Amino acid sequence: MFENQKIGLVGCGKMGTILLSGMLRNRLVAESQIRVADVVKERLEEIHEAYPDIVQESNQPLARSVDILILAVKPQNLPELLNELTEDIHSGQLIVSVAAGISTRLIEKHLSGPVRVVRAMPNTPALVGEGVTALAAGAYATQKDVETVARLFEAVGLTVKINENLMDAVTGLSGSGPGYVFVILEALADAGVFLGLPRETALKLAAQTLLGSAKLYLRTGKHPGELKDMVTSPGGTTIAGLKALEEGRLRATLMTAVEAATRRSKVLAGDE
Ligand SMILES: NC(=O)C1=CN([C@@H]2O[C@H](COP(=O)(O)OP(=O)(O)OC[C@H]3O[C@@H](n4cnc5c(N)ncnc54)[C@H](OP(=O)(O)O)[C@@H]3O)[C@@H](O)[C@H]2O)C=CC1
Ligand SMILES: O=C(O)[C@@H]1CCC=N1
Repeated sequence: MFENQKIGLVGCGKMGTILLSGMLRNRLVAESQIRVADVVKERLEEIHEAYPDIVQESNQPLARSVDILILAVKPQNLPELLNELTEDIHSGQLIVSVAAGISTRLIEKHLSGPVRVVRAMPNTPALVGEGVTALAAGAYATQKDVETVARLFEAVGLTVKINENLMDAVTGLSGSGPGYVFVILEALADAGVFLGLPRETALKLAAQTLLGSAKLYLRTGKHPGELKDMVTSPGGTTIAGLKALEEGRLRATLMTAVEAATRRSKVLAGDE
């Protein structure tokens, strides 16, 4: 599908390199089709070591020469980058931004003429092909453009298409979500260690429990409440643990966390 297309990546940090390795691992594109740029020399050196045929360029020539341009710099750096690239980006290209909070409208405003922009919000499990990415089209992008970008992100996991006004909520839930899950994973393992389990065993038990529970939900499609009831024997162990979770307001805390991250995404956008 991407034969003969050149893909550019500006910003080769955590998310940029996750995407890069996913696209290459799945043979979606060849190294020779990719151009990368980053202000940090060490990041480019690491990429060169891993993928010697990827071409490295500075931002402007890269932006001029590619069909699909992926922008993976921090939201705070994106407006300045767009100003730098205003004259280089043209209407024949497809622009993909993974920046939290930054709307397609803001990106379009920095570019000259009608440019097709698709906004994406991936997450770090993409590194092992288990990410989930939400996609939304800007004013000039077509459904076909969204499909094209979906093919790219399917290399690293699931994709969902959403209306852009929900992108901050996605950012707060699944974009930031791995951060919450790793705290939960570590806390479960800490509990095991507190009760005498070796750390490695505790981590394995906790991680497989999270993975297995998520798979059980995804494969059966049963309501999480029903799956919870399946574990919970009357007068048994699970209900004792669940009561402690309710006393600790775990549900309310998680909802507040997602809400706080969503609010932060809106702040990055300058909406609040
Ligand atoms: N990490 C995550 O889990 C997720 C991140 N995102 C989004 O992905 C984007 C990147 O995040 P992440 O990978 O974590 O960030 P990183 O800081 O790891 O990567 C960004 C890279 O871009 C470089 N950079 C900054 N300005 C420029 C520029 N003008 N030209 C070229 N390169 C530049 C940075 O250099 P320097 O370090 O000097 O700034 C850095 O190497 C963000 O917008 C974030 O919101 C989305 C979903 C999940
Ligand atoms: O923390 C952040 O801002 C980025 C966006 C979503 C996940 N990480």
